[in-house]
Amino acid sequence: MQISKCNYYVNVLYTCRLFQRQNSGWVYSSRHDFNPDEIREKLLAFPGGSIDLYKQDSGIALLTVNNPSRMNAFSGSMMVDLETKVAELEKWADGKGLIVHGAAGTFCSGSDLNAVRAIANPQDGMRMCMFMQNTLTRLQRLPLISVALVEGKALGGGAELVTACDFVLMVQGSVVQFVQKHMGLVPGWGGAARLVRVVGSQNSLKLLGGAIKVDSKLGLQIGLADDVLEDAQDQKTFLQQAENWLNNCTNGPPTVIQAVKKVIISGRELPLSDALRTEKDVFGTVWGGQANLQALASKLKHK
Ligand SMILES: CC[C@@H](C(=O)O)C(=O)SCCNC(=O)CCNC(=O)[C@H](O)C(C)(C)COP(=O)(O)OP(=O)(O)OC[C@H]1O[C@@H](n2cnc3c(N)ncnc32)[C@H](O)[C@@H]1OP(=O)(O)O
Repeated sequence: MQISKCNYYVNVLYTCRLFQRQNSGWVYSSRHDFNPDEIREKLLAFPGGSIDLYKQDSGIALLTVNNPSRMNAFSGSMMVDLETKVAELEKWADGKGLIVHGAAGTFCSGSDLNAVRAIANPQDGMRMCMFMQNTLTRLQRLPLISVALVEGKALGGGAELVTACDFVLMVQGSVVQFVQKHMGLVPGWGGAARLVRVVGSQNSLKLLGGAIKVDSKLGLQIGLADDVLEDAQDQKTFLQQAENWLNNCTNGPPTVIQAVKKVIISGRELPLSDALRTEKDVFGTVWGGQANLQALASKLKHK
C-alpha cells in the first residue's frame, strides 16, 4: 500500500478510536440535539473583531485573537471565525506548531459581555457553550503542538482558551484568571475539565472558587505555566521568543511532529488499551518513512 494511502487509513482509524466513546466526531452533534447552524446564525448577529490565522513556511502558525477595543473579548462572529480557522488548521498537512495569542499586548477578556447579555437565556447559553466546547476540543486535538502566549490578561473564556493549548508561556506581569464565579457562572467552554487535568482538582478548586489571579510565579508553581518570557521591547519579540521556545518541540518533519502530537492526544484521552493500539497505528505511519530511513542511513549517534 502506498504510504499516503496507508497514512489516510491510519488517520481514519485514529480518529474513530479517539471518538468512539462519544459516538461522534465532536463532543456534541445531532445525537445531543445540537445543531451548530442554529447557534452560528445567532452568534453572527454579534459582529466585531476577528480571529486571524497566519500559516508560516516554518510550519508554525499564529492564531491571533483580535478585538483590541474590547481587550480581545470574543464577539459572536469571532466564535464562528475561530471554528473556521480551526477547521483550516485540521487540514494543514505541512503544519507542526501553533501559537495562540492576543492582539495589542493582551490575551483575551473572555466572551464579549454585550453578546452575553443579549443571549442570556439558558437555551442559547447552552448552545453557545456546546459550540465553543466543540471548537476548543478540536483545537486541543489538532495534530500541531500548541502554545498559548499570555500577555496582559486572560480572563473568563480567555483563561479557558489558554487551557486548550498544549503549553502556556506567560509574560512577566500577565495574569490568567477564571473570573466566572464573579459573573455568577462556572466555565462552560471546557476550561474546568481541562484545568483539572493540568493542575489537579485541589488547585482547580482554589482557582475557580477564589477566582484567583494566577501570575507567572503561581502559574509555574502549580504547573499551569510552562515558562515565563523575559521582558521584551515589543510584541514581535515575545512572539519570536514563543516561536523559539516551540521550535524545541517542533524541529523535524511535519509527519513526525504530527505523529508525536497524535500519540500524546490518545495517551491523554483514551483508556490505556485503546491508546496503545492507536500508538501502534501511528507508529506504522512513521516506521520506514522518509525521516526514519534517512536517520538509519546517517548512522546517528545521540550523544
Ligand atoms: C460564558 C462567558 C464567560 C466564559 O466564557 O467563561 C466569560 O468569559 S464572561 C466574560 C468575562 N470577562 C470579563 O468579565 C471582563 C470584564 N472586563 C474587565 O474586567 C476589564 O475591562 C479588563 C479586561 C480587566 C480591562 O480593564 P482595563 O484595562 O481597565 O480596561 P477597560 O475596562 O477600560 O476595557 C477597555 C474596553 O474593553 C471593554 N471590555 C473589556 N472586556 C470586555 C468584555 N469581556 N466584553 C466586552 N467589552 C469588554 C471595556 O468595556 C472597555 O470598553 P469601553 O468602556 O467602551 O472603552
